Amino acid sequence: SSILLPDNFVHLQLAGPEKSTRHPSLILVFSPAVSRRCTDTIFGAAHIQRLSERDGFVHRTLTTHNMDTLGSPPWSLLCALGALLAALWCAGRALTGAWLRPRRLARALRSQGVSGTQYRFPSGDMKEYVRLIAAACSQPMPLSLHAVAARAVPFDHAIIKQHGKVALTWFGPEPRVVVADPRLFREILSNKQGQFGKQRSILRIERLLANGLTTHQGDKWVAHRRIINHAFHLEKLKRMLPAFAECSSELVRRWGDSMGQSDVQEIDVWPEFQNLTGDVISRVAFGSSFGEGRKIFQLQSEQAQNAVKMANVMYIPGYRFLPTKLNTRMKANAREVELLLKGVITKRERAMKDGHADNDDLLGVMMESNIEESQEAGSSMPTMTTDDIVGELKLFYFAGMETTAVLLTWAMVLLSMHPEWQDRAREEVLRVFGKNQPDSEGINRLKVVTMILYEVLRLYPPILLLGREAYKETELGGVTYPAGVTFALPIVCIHHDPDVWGEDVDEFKPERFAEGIAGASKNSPAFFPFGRGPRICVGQNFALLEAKMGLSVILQHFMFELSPSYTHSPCPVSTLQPQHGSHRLSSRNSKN
Ligand code: HEM
Repeated sequence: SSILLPDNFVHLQLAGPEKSTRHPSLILVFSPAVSRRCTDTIFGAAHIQRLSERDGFVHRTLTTHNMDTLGSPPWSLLCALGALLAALWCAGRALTGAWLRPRRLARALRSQGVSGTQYRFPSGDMKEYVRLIAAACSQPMPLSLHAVAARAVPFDHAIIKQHGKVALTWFGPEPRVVVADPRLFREILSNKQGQFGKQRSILRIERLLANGLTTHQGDKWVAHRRIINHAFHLEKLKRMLPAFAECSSELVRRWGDSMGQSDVQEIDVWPEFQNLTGDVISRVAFGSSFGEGRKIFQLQSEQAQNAVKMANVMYIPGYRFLPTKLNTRMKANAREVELLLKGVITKRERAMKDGHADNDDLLGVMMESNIEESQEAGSSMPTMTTDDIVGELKLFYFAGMETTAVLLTWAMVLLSMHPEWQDRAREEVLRVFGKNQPDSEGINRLKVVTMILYEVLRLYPPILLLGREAYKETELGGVTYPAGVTFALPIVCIHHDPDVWGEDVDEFKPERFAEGIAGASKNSPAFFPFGRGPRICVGQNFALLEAKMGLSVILQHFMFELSPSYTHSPCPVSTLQPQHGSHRLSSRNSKN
């Protein structure tokens, strides 16, 4: 057979099998002029078997294992057709995803009585969401005002006001239902039928930072959660108390040194508390390997800042694989953290084998529980691999550092705004401990300090909002939601709801917790700073112990008040933070 080729290609003949080979051969015939310019690259040098010149024509005999290399017209045509079909398919999917599906979902939810915003192609409510956050944080709040929900989650706050406690909104073409009804909130988080999982899109970002408990699902999560629950059990945490005390004492020593001979000193407590909680987690996690822990902490802090930058460009497909400066730095950091952590773990494993490991730190307790757990399951292999332990340790930094630092920061701000409560807390601390180092027995007896911390967590919850996704079609509050709908659970709105807490909801009144958490609200329980259900914060005892220890030691040594330069401007970053981070508090040596 022969096929006409375009332009200078005269013609091409397909011949039967050559005698000398088992493969069908192809004889190509070119015009003399073309043949010399026709380089082997056109067909691939590997295919050329023989060149001969006959009758002024060059005969190239090729064995063609792969006819595709020829790129003959029918193939090009098929490819073009294929590309066209693929493009049409993509366009169809895009149209369905960004236009038809949102409209169908909106109709289905509205017909069941869920009201909310109209879907706007293609970004939904994103623009309004960003605009409202920028507007909310553009002005500081009056001092002593604690109505922070409208600043912290301005979009969700406005939507709830307008559409009620279950409202439909749109993140791009994705339906996002805001739920601020405490009963439904509890139902979603308790996840009895396993239908509500973590939001898949968020999990992808979280995994960039640390692949641990928060990102695990299913059996892996169950196994890890059991081991980590052991590590964070109150009895185990008692063994770590000296490390908490050591870090807090170091902090007040530093503050005292910076005051020198003067009575009053302005101290920027927000970065101070970030350092404190970083030190605590390094020391409590690694015990004697504290030095390596500190280096890891510094690298992880940098990773967190980079991740925020990364989140801004995540939507560009494939961006995170490009060799940009940011990506390269993040990868190098991740490698270094991993190496450091593996080094610490290997050292500990060796010490455990030799029987002289000091296992009073988080790493030690976790490794012990890991072995116990696998023995109970009758397996010779540990449940968590070294990589798993690396992931969990990385996560402890992200999950535990900033959250506890903001809790301590707002606690000092509120105790400065309400000096009568500062006095009551100091009286209690001095009554229980005098000037001695706080111990676990005494910390358990701190009633006023506990009430204060709960009230701070209610008014200024470090985590403002939780996200969940319906993994399958599900019924909630009489509405059927299709799989894929996401739910935004604004903790801060429930904590500032007058229907739940009474008309004095935005006032600082630690006494509402005098009878514990259950008696504090009308619709009980409605206090969710640590979440709820199976995913409730595994580190809540750790955080409260750390905050009680830190606050007690500070109250033992200092009195504090707000600096005249302080502006009250709580703002949502990854947690609820003081926007003008360098806000200062005047500290004065306690007279006691
Ligand atoms: C005041 C301090 C803290 C607050 C307000 C806080 C808040 C929370 C919240 C709301 C959740 C639930 C997330 C969800 O359901 O999607 C959570 C989970 C978690 N927290 Fe905390 N946290 C604090 C301190 C800590 C500390 C100190 C650690 C560890 C050192 C920690 C480790 C974790 C972990 C590992 C999870 C995931 C639990 C799971 O998915 O099973 N947190 N935290």
